[in-house]
Order: sequence, then structure tokens, then C-alpha cells
Amino acid sequence: MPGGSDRLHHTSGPDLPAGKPRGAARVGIGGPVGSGKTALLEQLIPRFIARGTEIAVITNDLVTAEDAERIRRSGLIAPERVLAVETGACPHTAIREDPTLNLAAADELDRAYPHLDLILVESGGDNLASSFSLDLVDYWLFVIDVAGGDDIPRKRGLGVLKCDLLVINKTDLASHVRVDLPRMAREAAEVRPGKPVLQTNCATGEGVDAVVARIAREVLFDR
Ligand SMILES: Nc1nc2c(ncn2[C@@H]2O[C@H](COP(=O)(O)OP(=O)(O)OP(=O)(O)O)[C@@H](O)[C@H]2O)c(=O)[nH]1
Repeated sequence: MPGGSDRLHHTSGPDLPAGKPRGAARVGIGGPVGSGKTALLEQLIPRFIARGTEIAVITNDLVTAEDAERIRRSGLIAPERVLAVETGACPHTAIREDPTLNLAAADELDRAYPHLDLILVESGGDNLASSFSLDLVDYWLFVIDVAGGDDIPRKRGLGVLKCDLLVINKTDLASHVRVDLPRMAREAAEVRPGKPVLQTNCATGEGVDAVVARIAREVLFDR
């Protein structure tokens, strides 16, 4: 699988149930500022809960817990299942070079919820070169949006090239910002041969079921 089942590692705390020694799968959601990472989370959470997936969330913000507070207030998930990591000036450091704080938060969730299936880790908004450490996540999504311009795939940022699943969000805005969406999707597929590209409108939830299906198949093995 693209994310690599060999990446499913994690803690083996004494309180984790038998048959599930390695804790929840960890999935990263990264992407540029404002591309819709939190909006995607808000669409993913109820879908995973509806399919019986035990989930928790970690958000990364610069100096506040704004995204965590937004998710907690949303009523979509029990607030205590949402942990915030404050990353300071460098959002990518906390998900790539030194993911210590995120690893500690994920381990804390694994210990608090021994039956957890999935931890979604939202990165702080960053640039096109941001990526996740595979010490932190098993699989990661990179969210770009049409309002950022249809040349984004052609810029070949590391996030676009290397992520397990590329999501092109805000498809509803394509005509408003004069973006040729089919061409953008085609160019995205060309720069990441063999790896998936999905389109979403996180304002309405259109396309999000396919993201859930992909994560369920590649990461949860449909559990
Ligand atoms: N029209 C439209 N608006 C969207 C869509 N997805 C998100 N938005 C809006 O885009 C803005 C940014 O969305 P967020 O979910 O906060 O983006 P983010 O990537 O989490 O932002 P940062 O955490 O600041 O990097 C918000 O005003 C959302 O309502 C979409 O698919 N269509």
C-alpha cells in the first residue's frame, strides 16, 4: 500500500487491548495556509464515526489552539478527543524534523483510548514543501485548493509530489477563479505517477466519501 503497512508501528502500552498491540493508525493532513485542512477534518470526522471508526484528532497551530478549539466546539467529536500542539514559528518542524510533541500527543491518545482506530493529525498551514515524518504518521494527505491557482501541481512542491493522497479542495470555486479544474487534476496526476488525486468541496462534503474510502482501505484495512 502507498502508506506502507510496515509503517504501522506505535506504542505498545500495557493498557492496549490484546490483538491490537500497536495503537491507532496515524494519518497526517497537511497543506498550505487556508487550503481547507480543518474543513476537511470537519467533513471526515462524522463519516468515520458513522462507519464505527474510533477516532481522535491532533491539531497543530502556531501559537494558539484555534483549530483545536474550532473542532472541540463543533460538536462533531467529544472535545477531550482533540489535542492541540503549539508549534511556534515553524509548523513543519513539528511534523517533520522533530515531531516529539505530536508523538507525545498521539501516545497520550492511545493510552487514554485503548480501542482507538485512527488519529488524524492536522498540520499547521505551511508551504508547498511541507511534509510529514514517517516516524509520526503511517499515511498523509496534502490538501491544496483551486483558489491557490491551477499552476500549483506544476510547481512540484514536495507535499504535492510525496504525499500518499493529494486532495484538490474548493472545486466549487474553480469557475470563480478561472481555474481549469480537469487540467489541474490531470497535471497533478502527471507529477505523481501511480499515486491518487481526489477532488473535494469541503463546503458541501462533495467528494469526501472517496477520501474516507481511501483511508479505510489503505490505512485501516477496512476495520
Ligand atoms: N468555497 C469553499 N470554501 C472552503 C472549502 N473548504 C474550505 N473553505 C473555506 O476556506 C477557508 C479556509 O478553510 P480552513 O479549513 O480554515 O483552512 P485550513 O487549511 O485549515 O487553514 P489554516 O489552518 O489556517 O492553514 C474557510 O473560510 C473555509 O470555510 C471549499 O471546499 N469550498
